[in-house]
Amino acid sequence: MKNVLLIGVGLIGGSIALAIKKEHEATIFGYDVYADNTQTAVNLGVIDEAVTDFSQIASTVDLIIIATPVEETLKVMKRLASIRPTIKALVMDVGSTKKAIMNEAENMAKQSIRFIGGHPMAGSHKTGVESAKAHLIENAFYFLTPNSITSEIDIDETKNWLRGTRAKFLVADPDEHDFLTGIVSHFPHLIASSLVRLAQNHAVKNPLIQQLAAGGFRDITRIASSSPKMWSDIVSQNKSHLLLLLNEWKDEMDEVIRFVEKGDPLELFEYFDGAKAFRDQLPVRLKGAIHPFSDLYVDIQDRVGALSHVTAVLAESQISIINLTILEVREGLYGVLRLSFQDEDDRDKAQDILKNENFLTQITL
Ligand SMILES: NC(=O)C1=CN([C@@H]2O[C@H](COP(=O)(O)OP(=O)(O)OC[C@H]3O[C@@H](n4cnc5c(N)ncnc54)[C@H](O)[C@@H]3O)[C@@H](O)[C@H]2O)C=CC1
Ligand SMILES: O=C(O)C(=O)Cc1ccc(O)cc1
Repeated sequence: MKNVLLIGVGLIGGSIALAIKKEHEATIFGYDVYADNTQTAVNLGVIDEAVTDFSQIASTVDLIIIATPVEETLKVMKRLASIRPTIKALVMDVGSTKKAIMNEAENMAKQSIRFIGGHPMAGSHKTGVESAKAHLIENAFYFLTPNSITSEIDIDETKNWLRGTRAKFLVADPDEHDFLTGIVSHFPHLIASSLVRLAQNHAVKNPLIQQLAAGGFRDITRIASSSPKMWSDIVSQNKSHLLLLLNEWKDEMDEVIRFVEKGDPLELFEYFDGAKAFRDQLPVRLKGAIHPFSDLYVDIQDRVGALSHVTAVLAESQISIINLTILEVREGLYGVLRLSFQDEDDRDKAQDILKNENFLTQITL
């Protein structure tokens, strides 16, 4: 029986704890600044025991996972490095940034503390252990960032501990990691939040904005509902890459201003067409795409009982719908229903069932 200490018992820490429990005989101890969170985690069976202080237990466990917001991770690492007797466990984190954390890991390396950086490229805008799932990271890329004292054996040990996540491991340099995730994750987050703030500013004078900001606006800004603490920490640690991207984006916007001012239909068409061509070939079902849930789009007629027909046939087959959104229904016309499922298995089963009931379904819009 192995012992694991989880520091930060939230969405990602909880999901990893569940994935470890699936594959290993391990007792999981959990520490969180909010004792309520560890209590909830015990009640949900995510961890085995709550601890209110990790200084004693850290020296005795086999694995330590830090799953706190990234600025807190730096503080936790310093604290772990000061514990005596010196920690023997393999230490890993799950933070969305890697450079600052791996710099701090070098200080731990001086005491021969084995630290491997980690970042699962999947998750959700939700937070908290209540939303943790063993399969949250399944099929997603999972960055690992070794440091100067990391051995192949440590990397194998890391992958072995995390095998229950069913993630696809990718070893990377911390700065390269921050650059890549800056482009596909951190920068889009800044843009999503700025779009919301733009609408919010207008909504002060025009309350109708709030009612109109549905559909596409909600889709493009979903991630703006994530944890503000988590994202302010990420932006602080990936400042240099993000500032470069913000300046590039300003140039891009200047270009857009020129197109719009000029109003040349061909230039405008080409701008949208170029973006569409790249967007359309991005992975959807492929392994590694950030996909919090698996979606299915169902054409549905605007008539009494159409919606309950869909939900009833899926309920009969014990398939649970995680989320349901009506994207567009105009009187007398077809609308589109977006159903979100726990995973691709459920989504594929739902698609077969709905096809048998003569519904038109598709995996992308
Ligand atoms: N949410 C997501 O989709 C993803 C998040 N991450 C990273 O995972 C880490 C955790 O994020 P989530 O699980 O989403 O957040 P969360 O808010 O669900 O969980 C974080 C937990 O850490 C606790 N915490 C905060 N400061 C602490 C401290 N000093 N000591 C002990 N516990 C502390 C909080 O009370 C909370 O329970 C972050 O570093 C984030 O960048 C990585 C991949 C995806
Ligand atoms: O909700 C989403 O779509 C996400 O993008 C989740 C996410 C948030 C932070 C990460 O570092 C990785 C993935």
